[in-house]
Amino acid sequence: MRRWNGWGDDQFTLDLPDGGIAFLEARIGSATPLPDATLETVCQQVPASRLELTEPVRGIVSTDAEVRVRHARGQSLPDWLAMRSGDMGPFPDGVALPEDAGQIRTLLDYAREHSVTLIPYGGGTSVAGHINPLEHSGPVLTVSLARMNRLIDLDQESQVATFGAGTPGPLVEAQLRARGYTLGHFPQSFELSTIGGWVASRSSGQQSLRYGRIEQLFAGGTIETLQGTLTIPTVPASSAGPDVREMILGSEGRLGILTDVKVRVSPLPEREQFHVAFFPDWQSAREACRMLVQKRIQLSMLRLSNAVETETQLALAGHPALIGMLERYLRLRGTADGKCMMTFGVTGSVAQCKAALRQARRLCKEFGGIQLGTRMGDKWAEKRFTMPYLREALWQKGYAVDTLETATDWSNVDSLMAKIETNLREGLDDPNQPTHVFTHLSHVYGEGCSIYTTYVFPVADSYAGTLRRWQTLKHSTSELIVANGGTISHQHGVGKDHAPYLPREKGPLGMAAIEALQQRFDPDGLLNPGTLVE
Ligand SMILES: Cc1cc2nc3c(=O)[nH]c(=O)nc-3n(C[C@H](O)[C@H](O)[C@H](O)COP(=O)(O)OP(=O)(O)OC[C@H]3O[C@@H](n4cnc5c(N)ncnc54)[C@H](O)[C@@H]3O)c2cc1C
Repeated sequence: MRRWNGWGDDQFTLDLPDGGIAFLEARIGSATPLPDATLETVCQQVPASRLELTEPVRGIVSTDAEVRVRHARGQSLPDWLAMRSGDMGPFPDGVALPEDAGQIRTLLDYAREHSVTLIPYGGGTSVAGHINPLEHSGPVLTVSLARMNRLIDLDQESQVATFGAGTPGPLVEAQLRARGYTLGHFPQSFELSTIGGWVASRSSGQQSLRYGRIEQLFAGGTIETLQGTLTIPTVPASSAGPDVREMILGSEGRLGILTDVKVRVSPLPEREQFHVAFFPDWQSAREACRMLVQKRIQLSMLRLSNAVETETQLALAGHPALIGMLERYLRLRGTADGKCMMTFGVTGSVAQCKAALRQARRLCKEFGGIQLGTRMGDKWAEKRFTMPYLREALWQKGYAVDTLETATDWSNVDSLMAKIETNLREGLDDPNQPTHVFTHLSHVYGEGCSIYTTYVFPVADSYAGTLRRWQTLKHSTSELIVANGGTISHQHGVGKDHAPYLPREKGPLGMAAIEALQQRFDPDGLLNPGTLVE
């Protein structure tokens, strides 16, 4: 069963390897875990539902306390602290589980007639407060798309698939793979996030270099809105004015509820391999990375860890004997302290993979890269969707983990990364509150790349103190990002946590246009208020 207060399946745990805690203690000191609230105590706090349910809505809505608890928060660090402390904040008054677009229309009509707030809910994997009910609002009904989870149609000639908007990653791929296709969209939250959520929050998958972000994959679909049904037909490309698809991408549940999503799929590749190379320092690694993408070498993913992330990953990889051998080999080849690890993928026909690998190897060599073959790359692929479970293991030892991400042009990457890391390291302004900070570049483009920074810190002696540490770091770093040429989010979206920083990025006219669009679809502000636009 899904964990009610953390990530993933409660039957699965990922332990920290031997030496993992010693590594963290050496950097940020020891930590004392905070006590976890139980599901039972949290359920006892759930107030009576304020919904006046009438038929046919009554049949679609649950007001059960546990169901409401399980849909109250996402996966951000404040969400995590709320669930762990039991101080959950507001709960939805009910959770609707519609089975089709007709039932969603019924819910929209009910919301308008009874002034009920609706929060569309995909997999609830938001890390920016997208799906949390606001304090002091009227009745709130969360609309889970979980029952709309099927492949509805596959046009094999055009390679366009239609899915129910609530289909989660594993079901998207399983249903396509059974027919010889893949969507190729693999966010790290793949296990739980949904195709509708990906569109609504402009998600990016780990192999976006080959398959594109969700913006390139989203071909059209249907959105039920308070003003009627919006149908976006599929066409391969169009010069017919502004693109309605773009309006829905990143709309974060503010304009309507996606019911079916049409996506561009690809035949399953003949071959897929992930390789690892080590570079002697950041400058050579980053230049190799930029050249690989700007020379358009046909890789399917490219991820570059900076020196601290490389050191951390090797320390937390387990298998100390093997890692020791690797370190000795790299040192013999002149790559020791300050080394940076690059992971890259080749995907396609055997001939395409061979050609891309040959070109990538030649280029990496020019920048001093040492190639290690596929063994470490295979490990990365094997663990790529289970890494979020480490958060639980760290929490049990008293460490909180969060990530911050942005994207910027290549000419600004080093400067912005250094500023973000310095601010997270020094932002608490107290030597007794250290943070361990490391970064990778995960999504690369000709113009620039995303910067994805992880920070780990010991929890304070109370939940409130821990939340304050997070607020201080999150606020000052978000300010810094938008003031220094980064986007407030490359892939996690805006939600409520990033909404205060959006006006800086979009400007007054841009914000006015976004607000006017939201008003046009939802003049009474019934759909997911506070998300995207404050
Ligand atoms: C461990 C972890 C790893 C992550 N890794 C990545 C990553 O690699 N790449 C990435 O892009 N993101 C990542 N995320 C963030 C998150 O998974 C994405 O934002 C994802 O797209 C959210 O999908 P969801 O189905 O869970 O949506 P939810 O969290 O349920 O909702 C997100 C937003 O979309 C709206 N929404 C959802 N479904 C619909 C619908 N049918 N119609 C209208 N609006 C809807 C909601 O109202 C909300 O505003 C990660 C999150 C976690 C916790």
